[in-house]
Amino acid sequence: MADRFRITLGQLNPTVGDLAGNARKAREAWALAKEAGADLLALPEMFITGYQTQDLVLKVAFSEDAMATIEALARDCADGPAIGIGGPFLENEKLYNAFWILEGGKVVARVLKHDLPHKQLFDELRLFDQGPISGPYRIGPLRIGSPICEDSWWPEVSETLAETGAEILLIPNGSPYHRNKLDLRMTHIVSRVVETGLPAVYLNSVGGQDDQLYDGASFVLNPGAGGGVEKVMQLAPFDEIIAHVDFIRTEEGWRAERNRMDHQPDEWEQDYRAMTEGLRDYMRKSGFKTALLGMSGGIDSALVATIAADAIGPENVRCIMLPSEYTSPESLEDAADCATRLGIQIDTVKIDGARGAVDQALAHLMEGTTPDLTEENIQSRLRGVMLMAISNKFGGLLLTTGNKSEVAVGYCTIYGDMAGGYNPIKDLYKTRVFETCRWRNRHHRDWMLGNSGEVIPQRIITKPPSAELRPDQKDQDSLPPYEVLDAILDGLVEKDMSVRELVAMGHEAEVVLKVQSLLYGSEWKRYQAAPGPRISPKAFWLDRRYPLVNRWRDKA
Ligand SMILES: Nc1ncnc2c1ncn2[C@@H]1O[C@H](COP(=O)(O)OP(=O)(O)OC[C@H]2O[C@@H]([n+]3cccc(C(=O)O)c3)[C@H](O)[C@@H]2O)[C@@H](O)[C@H]1O
Ligand SMILES: Nc1ncnc2c1ncn2[C@@H]1O[C@H](COP(=O)(O)OP(=O)(O)OP(=O)(O)O)[C@@H](O)[C@H]1O
Ligand SMILES: NC(=O)CC[C@H](N)C(=O)O
Repeated sequence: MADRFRITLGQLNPTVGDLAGNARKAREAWALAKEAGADLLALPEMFITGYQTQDLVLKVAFSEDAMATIEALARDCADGPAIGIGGPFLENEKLYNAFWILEGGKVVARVLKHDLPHKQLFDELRLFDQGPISGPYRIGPLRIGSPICEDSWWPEVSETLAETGAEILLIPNGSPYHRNKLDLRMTHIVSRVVETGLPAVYLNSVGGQDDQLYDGASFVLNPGAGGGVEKVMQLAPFDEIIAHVDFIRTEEGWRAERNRMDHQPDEWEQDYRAMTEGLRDYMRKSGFKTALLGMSGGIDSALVATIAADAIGPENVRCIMLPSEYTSPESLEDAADCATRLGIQIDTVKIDGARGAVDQALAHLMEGTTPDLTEENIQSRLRGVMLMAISNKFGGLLLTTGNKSEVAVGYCTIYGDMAGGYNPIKDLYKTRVFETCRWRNRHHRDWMLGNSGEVIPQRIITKPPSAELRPDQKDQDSLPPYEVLDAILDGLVEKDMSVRELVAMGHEAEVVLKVQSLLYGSEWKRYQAAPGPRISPKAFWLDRRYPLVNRWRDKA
């Protein structure tokens, strides 16, 4: 019996709904696996459909199409390595999240997912039926157990697989990114290896899907001496990678040979990469080639322009400065300086004429009222009108620029600066915006298509943030200092703390209550906001689903 078994890992980027395209990727990976003499090509969870499909998978015609595509793949790849590929399985009106095993032109096994994730952004209990714990399947000399993603976060499935004869664990995943997620995955999979005494191959997909990012970072663990665990392979995050891992039969059982150990970046680089890939993939997968944004000379639009340059190349980004009478000369200079450093075209479109026309058109209705936020917001909305006109005419995707602190408290104008299709910094608190700009000025990587060096001028980073919608306006006139605001939001949003707990931590009750009121009072605005890449475990959208109408307020 053979003492060596090669698995080709396809850390690849599927597109939701592109069954033919995903199958093509699978075929190409299989051809490489065959060339490398592999016994098995492994592809991630739900690879044939892309992940997450949300309710699309409930459409019977779609699931049937996906199953037929897998069966065709089996027929086309008869003569060579077996394939393990994720996809839906619909039988007797039950729908499963399954891992299909194809060999010799046929489907030879299906593993059904048992633990269906339903917290945070997941809804699998709503979408799928729970499968019974499936046993191992045999490919050549090896019995393989495949817990599917969430199955491997709990002991039961892996323990059962070990008890029923599995010799290794091969875990297909659709595990979405959040900051430092790899550490969390590692703790779970290390536990499974210790409990079962089996080596584990953790294979994750890459790429962006709506607001989610799949960061790959696949790895292989061997059980080590004395109940320990040894990492023998680590793939880079976010890159599409085909890699081969060899298992050899030893006296202790099958063990993976030492393999590549790709560098894992720190959390600032992880987040920056996630925001960049999120924008890049959203554009690519929805058919946009160019993007545009309003460039104010402020830090938020400077960072968004930088991310856009890195994602699609500066030549594909267009910045528009839309000055009003309140726009300072420094803002004009800073916007132009930043665009020049980034190598992005910047145009100017004045909004004062249009603003005068709107004022005049409304004059007979507004007579007797005093100017207030209404007039301020008209400026913001006119910018939205101009930017959307440029988007309509030239086909670019309009980017919005609200950071998580602003998005959390509704500090943005509906149909104004919120006009646009995608917001790369939606999940990045303002205090992190500053640090991210400093990080990007110091670092450049191969995957960044923008210029290296200090692309964001220091003055943009150090000046006090202002919306410049009235004379001498500063964000801090309306909001607590960002350090205080972000600390309170961290408690209320990220940690679900009570007002009392935040006050006990030393925050002023009045300030916490104000932030809470802004947070709950702006749910409706977030409902209408552009999507953006999820980089935290509590991103606005699927991780935190609050009612739009909500009279409850926590008391101090
Ligand atoms: N519950 C609800 N459900 C549905 N709609 C609701 C609503 N409550 C209010 N509304 C609607 O929303 C309107 C109020 O919201 P909105 O029009 O956005 O106006 P509002 O939130 O009052 O003002 C915009 C705020 O964003 C700030 N800001 C910061 C940074 C940049 C910019 C910028 O624009 O560049 C703006 C600006 O200084 C101001 O504090 C109401 O008049 C009403 O039409
Ligand atoms: N004069 C302007 N020209 C072009 N776009 C503008 C202008 N003023 C505002 N905007 C758009 O509206 C967005 C919201 O303004 P906001 O003041 O919140 O952000 P910022 O100016 O980028 O950063 P900061 O908050 O640090 O000043 C800007 O990011 C920009 O896209
Ligand atoms: N697709 C899944 O089952 C993912 C759930 C898993 N807990 C994760 O976030 O990685």
